[in-house]
Amino acid sequence: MPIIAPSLLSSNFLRLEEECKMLNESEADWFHLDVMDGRFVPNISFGFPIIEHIRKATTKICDVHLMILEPERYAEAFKAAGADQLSVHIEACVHLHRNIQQIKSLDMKAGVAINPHTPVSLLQDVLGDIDLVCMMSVNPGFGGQKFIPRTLDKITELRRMIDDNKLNVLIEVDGGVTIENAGAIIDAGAHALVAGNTVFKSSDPTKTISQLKHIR
Ligand SMILES: O=C(CO)[C@H](O)[C@H](O)COP(=O)(O)O
Ligand SMILES: [Fe+2]
Repeated sequence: MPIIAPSLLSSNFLRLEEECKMLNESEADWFHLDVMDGRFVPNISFGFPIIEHIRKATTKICDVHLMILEPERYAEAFKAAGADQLSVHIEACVHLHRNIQQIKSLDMKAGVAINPHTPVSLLQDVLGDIDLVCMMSVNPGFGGQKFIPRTLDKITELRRMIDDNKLNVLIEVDGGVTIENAGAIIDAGAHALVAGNTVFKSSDPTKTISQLKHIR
């Protein structure tokens, strides 16, 4: 069964406490929290105060996806806000290896996110150091976009790299995940599914989470 990580980006921020309660009582595994800086991506989402509140409202894993430049300036603050795992974009890091070591030294799981145009081969020299790859299946910045089909081949290629080297790295697929394409994404080799619009815009989010959880 896949790990299910609903993205709070598509939740109702006026009803955040109820949204967290719904996720707590659902089969969701992780809370996926999308942080955008208006520089790395053309959108601004939310930051520390929201994450602190969400942290207090759940004991589930807080999976923070940073779409920001210079993430090293804020890693400590995200740890303090309650992040359990922190993913930084390979395209935003000049010293990626150093960023990964920093995240691990703060006792968080370290993730690397890659954009749709970034080849998975660029992960080769850090794959042994990380816990998670956040594979973007849309261009980062907005929820509710269409899944880019080429991602399926990238997932399979990355899964082969991980398995061939007997590594313990999870592949999380982020963007445009639906009930219709989730099975193919898992079959391609993904371990975790992020779902924003599919969960929060559905008439029964709890049921939708269960459907994703039991897709394979
Ligand atoms: O990182 C993201 C956007 O940059 C979000 O996690 C992603 O878009 C999830 O939303 P949806 O499932 O609606 O595509
Ligand atoms: Fe995300």
